Amino acid sequence: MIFLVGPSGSGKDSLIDAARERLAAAGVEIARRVITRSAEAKGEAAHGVTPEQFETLRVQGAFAMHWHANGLDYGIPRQVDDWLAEGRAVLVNGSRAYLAEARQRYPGLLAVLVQVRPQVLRQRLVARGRETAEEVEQRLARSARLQALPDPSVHLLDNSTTLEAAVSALFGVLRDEGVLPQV
Ligand SMILES: Nc1ncnc2c1ncn2[C@@H]1O[C@H](COP(=O)(O)OP(=O)(O)O)[C@@H](O)[C@H]1O
Ligand SMILES: O=P(O)(O)OC[C@H]1O[C@H](OP(=O)(O)OP(=O)(O)O)[C@H](O)[C@@H]1O
Repeated sequence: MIFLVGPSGSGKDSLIDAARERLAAAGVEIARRVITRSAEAKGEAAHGVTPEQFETLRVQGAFAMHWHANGLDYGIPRQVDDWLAEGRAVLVNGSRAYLAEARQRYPGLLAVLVQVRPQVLRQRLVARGRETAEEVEQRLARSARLQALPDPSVHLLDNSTTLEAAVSALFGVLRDEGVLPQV
């Protein structure tokens, strides 16, 4: 279980997209999140549902993990447990606030924290144009709050420069941690 976390706007979705083909070629599965956000929301390879649909799925046991953040519900489909049972590596676009709980559920979890310099983060959230100015400020405030929780078991991955550099760094972590073979 590779749990990719980081502030909203740090580039988790972009990184996953940029690495998608190489991850697939390496046999790493990518979980498709279920989010109570409209399906047409920009830049989101996720399944958009209404809060009512989300609750129905949750009660049905459709999620291996789920959390609430930024006024939204996020669910990770139960399918990830089938992949793990088959011995496959699974990459999840996760949550910093949910990390401790995720680690309890998946003791071998590999946590990777995507970081960008604060001024870059603000620029990217504004440029992404998905949230209102107020929502951007709320996300920056949440990031500052969660930043105060250092965890030495988390691998830091800088995405302040190019996505290519961040993809290389991600594969470096996966090789160092034995998820992928050393080349
Ligand atoms: N290395 C990068 N260089 C330039 N822009 C980036 C980079 N990584 C992400 N972005 C842009 O920053 C914004 C936020 O990225 P996104 O992947 O949506 O972040 P997250 O999924 O962590 O919220 C997007 O508009 C994306 O295109
Ligand atoms: O506890 P946190 O680390 O703050 O994370 C809370 C949620 O916020 C992020 O999603 P967001 O709605 O921002 O989607 P995004 O990944 O597309 O930005 C992240 O992917 C988590 O699902």
